[in-house]
Amino acid sequence: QSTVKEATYELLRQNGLTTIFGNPGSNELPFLGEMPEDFRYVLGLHEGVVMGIADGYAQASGQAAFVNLHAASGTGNAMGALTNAWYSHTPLVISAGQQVRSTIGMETMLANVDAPLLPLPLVKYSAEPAAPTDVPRALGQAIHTANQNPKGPTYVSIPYDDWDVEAGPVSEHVADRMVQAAGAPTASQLQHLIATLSSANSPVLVLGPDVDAARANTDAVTLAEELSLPVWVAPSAPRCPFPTGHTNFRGVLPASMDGISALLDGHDLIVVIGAPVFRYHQHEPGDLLPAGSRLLHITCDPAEAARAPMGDALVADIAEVLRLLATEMPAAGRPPLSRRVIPSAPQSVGEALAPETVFDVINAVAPEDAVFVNEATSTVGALWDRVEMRHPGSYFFPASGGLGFGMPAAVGVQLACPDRRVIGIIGDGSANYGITALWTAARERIPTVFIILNNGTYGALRAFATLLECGETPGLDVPGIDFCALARGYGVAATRAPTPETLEEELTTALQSSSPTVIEVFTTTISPF
Ligand SMILES: Cc1ncc(Cn2c(C)c(CCOP(=O)(O)OP(=O)(O)O)sc2=O)c(N)n1
Ligand SMILES: [Ca+2]
Repeated sequence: QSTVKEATYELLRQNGLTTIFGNPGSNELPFLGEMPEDFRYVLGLHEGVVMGIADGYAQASGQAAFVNLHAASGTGNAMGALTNAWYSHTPLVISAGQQVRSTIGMETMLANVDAPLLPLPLVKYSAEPAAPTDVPRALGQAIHTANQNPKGPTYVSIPYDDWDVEAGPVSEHVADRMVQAAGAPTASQLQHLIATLSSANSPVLVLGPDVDAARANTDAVTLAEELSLPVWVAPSAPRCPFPTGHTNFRGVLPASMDGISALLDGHDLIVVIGAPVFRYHQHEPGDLLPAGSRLLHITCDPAEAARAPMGDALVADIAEVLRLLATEMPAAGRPPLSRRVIPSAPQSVGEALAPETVFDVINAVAPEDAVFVNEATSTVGALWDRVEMRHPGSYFFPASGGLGFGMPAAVGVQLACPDRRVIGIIGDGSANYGITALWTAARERIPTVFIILNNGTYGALRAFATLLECGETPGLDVPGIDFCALARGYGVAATRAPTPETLEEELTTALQSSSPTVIEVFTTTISPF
């Protein structure tokens, strides 16, 4: 007869969840003790870092990731990271240790009171099983819920005296289950899509993160070329769904109603695939759609379809829809488009390099299949303009803008993709939210390269303070942080690059190293608007 612990490890093994991303407390030790040989534990020094590493790992691998956190305090520390994982549809199975079952009501030390309420609304499923024998089945429900479209985080709180209880007959079936979903459009839905696209005079394609998550980028290219139409990336982009050097690529839409309508004016059909409609950020009220335009939304998420303020929507499997459109769409016969022109970089000022210059150097040195994890918030547009991204899984940004994702996710992505080089591009402000990820990178010998853009300020907030006409605003400067000293303190080699030439040398060296590196660059501050 298996124990709950043995049944749980077998369930995790059968579902490929043999890496545990975690930070332990006493509640978790009975589960972790004597961990089976075929499991790996990746320790993060703060639960936000644990979640960021797991999020990056899951998004880059395309598989769910298993997380083990400490009770309420560990879950609370993870909530910021959950805001990102929720909106990036990241499949995470989060377990949290709970006090001994019979003492929870007394609110003993480390009791996670009303545990399933704590992570809401940022998980798809949240439970504390009513009996020890239900733990394996509840974890199975968490795994299969996390993996169903729209994928997302799930949470199970487990009292630590459950583990050595006999699992009982139910658990024998739980590990063997396979849960799959269909999602192709019906023949008539497909025909309607094709007819709508064919009859449009000037259609435009807007692609979102779920196209990249479905690895459907190549089918999106085929469709764009068949229709010879411009391709934009949906605003507040957490992933890159289309090769940015393609002649049809036009950039990332601004995250404002007025900005989007102005840019798409003249297109009689706007087709949005794999993104919410839309993730506005700066509030610039305007027409939701340009005059004479209609919007067609294709999403894997019923909630995205239901809450959109305009357009028609089809909920379906993104990979299937794009595969069918790429193969069935007749050519539109329109002339081919020409590649957009990017202006040259401005002059650098003394030791502070223009971010555009930094990105031009990164673009020149990085391998053609490099992966960029970005968390420098005032230079997002400049990065998209100057750093070419060619393949699926080439770009990750916190999907809710919740900082503390960048450095941990850059570790998780590199762990998931040992054959590609991962470059974290991190603002000096953002770096502080997840900087202990450097310790995990050093200890696990994960060779992420972190480039820290140090402009001594929260640049994006300075721009927002101006946009929102806030006047003089406190709390926007972060001067005097020595990231090289901090990096070395966590065991990571670090160097400063005062010129484009030294940045080129240092980045080339770092990309050949088998251990992580921090490169600090002083930059000027630019506005994202
Ligand atoms: C967890 C968390 N805290 C605070 C913020 C607010 N915030 C902050 C603090 C930003 C500035 C980040 O500064 P940076 O140095 O990383 O990058 P830039 O200087 O390029 O803006 S952007 C932004 O939305 C946030 N998004 N997430
Ligand atoms: Ca900054």
